[in-house]
Amino acid sequence: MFGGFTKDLGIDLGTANTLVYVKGRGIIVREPSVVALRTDTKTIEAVGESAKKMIGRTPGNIRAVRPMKDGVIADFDTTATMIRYFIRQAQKQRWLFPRHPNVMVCVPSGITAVEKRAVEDATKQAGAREAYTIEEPFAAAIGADLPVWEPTGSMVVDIGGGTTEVAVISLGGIVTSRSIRIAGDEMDEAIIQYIKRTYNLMIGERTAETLKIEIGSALNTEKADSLEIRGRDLVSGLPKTISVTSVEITESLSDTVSAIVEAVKVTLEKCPPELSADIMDRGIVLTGGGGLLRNLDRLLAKETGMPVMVAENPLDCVAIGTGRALENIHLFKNKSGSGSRYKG
Ligand SMILES: Nc1ncnc2c1ncn2[C@@H]1O[C@H](COP(=O)(O)OP(=O)(O)OP(=O)(O)O)[C@@H](O)[C@H]1O
Repeated sequence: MFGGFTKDLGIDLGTANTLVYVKGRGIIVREPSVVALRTDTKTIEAVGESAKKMIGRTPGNIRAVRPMKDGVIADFDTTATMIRYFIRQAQKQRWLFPRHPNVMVCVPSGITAVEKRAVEDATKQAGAREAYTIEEPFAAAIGADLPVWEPTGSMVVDIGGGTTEVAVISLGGIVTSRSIRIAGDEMDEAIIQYIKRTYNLMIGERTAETLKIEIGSALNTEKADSLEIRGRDLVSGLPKTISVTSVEITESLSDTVSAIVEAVKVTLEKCPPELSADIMDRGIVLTGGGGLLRNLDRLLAKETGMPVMVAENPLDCVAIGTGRALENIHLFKNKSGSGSRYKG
C-alpha cells in the first residue's frame, strides 16, 4: 500500500531550520534555512550550516539570506535552490534514491492559496516528481503522536521561527486554528531592541538567540541567571561587553509571549465544547523550537487552566509528521482541509 512512497521525502521547510525525513531512516538532514548569495555573479556561495555562519559576517559581495520569511517564501528562486540542495543532501545519503522523489512539504495553516502554490512550484522546480503540502500544525500533531484520526479533540501549539500555529484537530482535520506571524524570530528582535534601548548596544540576531535560549523565560522565577554578551556601543562605536540578567530577557519577551498566549486563548474560545472537554483531559501540546522557551508551558497552563506539556522532540515534530503523512498518503488524500496534492 505504501510502496510508491517508501523513498519519498517529507520536508519541514522552516523559517529557521529545514529538516528532511525519510521513512525508515528518520531525519537525515537538519540544517538552517539560509542561503549565501554572491551579489556580483548572482551565484550561490553556500547553503545551510555554512551559510548560517556567514550571517552578519559577509563581505560586500556576499549576502546571507533566509529565503523563507514568516513561514512563507520571500524569495522564490533562492527557496527552490535551497530545496534542491536539501533534496541532494538526502540523495547523497541513500544509494538508489530516486532522482525525482515525491515530496511532502509542510506549510503554515494561515497561508494564502498563492503562497501555497509558490511552495509547491518551488518544490517541483527543485526536482520533485510530485509536490504535496500539509498544514504545519497538522504535521506537528502527527509528529507529536496525537490521535489526529480519532474522534477526539487534540490541541497543538507549534512555535517556530516565523510563525506560531495553534490548532484543534479531530477526525483527521483541523477544526479551528490560528496562525500568527509572531514566534522565535520576533523574540530575538524584541531582545535586540531591548538591549539597544537599555544599553545603547547593538547586538546581532545570533547573540539575541543565544540570550533567549540560555537565559530567556516566559515567567520570572526564583533563580535569576545572567550572561555576558558582546556588541557594538552605539555611542563610541567600539565593541563592548555587558552582563544581562534573565529578569531583563523575560521582560523583553513579555509582549511576544502575550501574543502567543492570546492566540491560544482565542482558539480555545472558538473550540466546540465537546472538543474543549477532550483537550481539558488530554492537555495542550507544545511543539517547535519556541515551545522550549523556559516556563512557557507553566504560563500557558496558568492562563488557560488547561494542562500543557512540551512534546518529546519539539524541534522534530513537524518533520516527523510530514514524513509520516507521506507514509499514510491513502488516509491523507481522503481528508480535505489538512493537506492537498499538486500535479504540475
Ligand atoms: N531552547 C529554546 N528556547 C527558546 N527558543 C528556542 C530554543 N531552541 C530553539 N528555539 C527557537 O526555535 C525557533 C526555531 O524553531 P523551529 O525549528 O521549530 O522553527 P521553523 O520550523 O524553522 O520555523 P517556522 O515553523 O516558523 O517555519 C528559533 O527561533 C529558535 O531560536
